[in-house]
Amino acid sequence: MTPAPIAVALDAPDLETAARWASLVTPHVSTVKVGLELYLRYGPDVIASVRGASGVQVFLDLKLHDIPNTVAGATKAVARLKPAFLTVHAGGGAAMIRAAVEAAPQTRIAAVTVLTSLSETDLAVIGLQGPPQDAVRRLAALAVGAGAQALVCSPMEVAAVRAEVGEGITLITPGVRPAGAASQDQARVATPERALADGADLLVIGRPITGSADPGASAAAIAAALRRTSLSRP
Ligand SMILES: O=c1ccn([C@@H]2O[C@H](COP(=O)(O)O)[C@@H](O)[C@H]2O)c(=O)[nH]1
Repeated sequence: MTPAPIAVALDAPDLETAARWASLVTPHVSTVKVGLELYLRYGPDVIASVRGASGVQVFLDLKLHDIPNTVAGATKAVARLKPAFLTVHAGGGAAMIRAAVEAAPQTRIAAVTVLTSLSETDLAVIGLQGPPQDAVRRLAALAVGAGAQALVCSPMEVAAVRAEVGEGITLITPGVRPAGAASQDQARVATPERALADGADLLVIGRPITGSADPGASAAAIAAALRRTSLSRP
């Protein structure tokens, strides 16, 4: 069976736990995601540990955000690990995004538009008035114009982003919660089924899977639900 378009966020306290989660979920999902917690604690070796024998696709979520020269250097440094995706913050501007794209021709640079943990009220406090969708669309267009091949947005905006950037750009959505699951620190959330139906290509799901008693079974259940949804679509 084809693995579901899910990136499981391996936000684990230690490498053994992350590698165990990765081996439990990889029969069911296409991707595992390494973020700041794991990478800053263990460094580049973490990639081989979670990739394991399965060779699953790795998404390196470092959210780089600095001047273009520094981001280019950092991108080159991690490109040798061959992640399928590397994140940068779209708010770093066009020159910074372009620097990352040019530094890693084999890696898809994914620009994070507006963090899914931020609500409309949070955005107003940092000077971004109006619906989050407005800022997300603006940053999405800027990032694609600068060469980003993928975008990170909330599932609540994914349809609007797709309309803005068209086909051919990979849309990645964190802030995904199965029906009834707690949103925790995520502010802009939707279900996996909704995210996929609205045009997401890859769903990032962490704690609803890794915080469950059986991460393998939870990943399999979400993957099966997504399969049913796509089969029922005309
Ligand atoms: O806007 C963003 C960008 C990245 N993330 C990351 O995704 C996962 C989500 O984990 P959950 O446990 O499913 O909430 C996490 O690693 C974040 O760093 C995001 O949530 N929002």
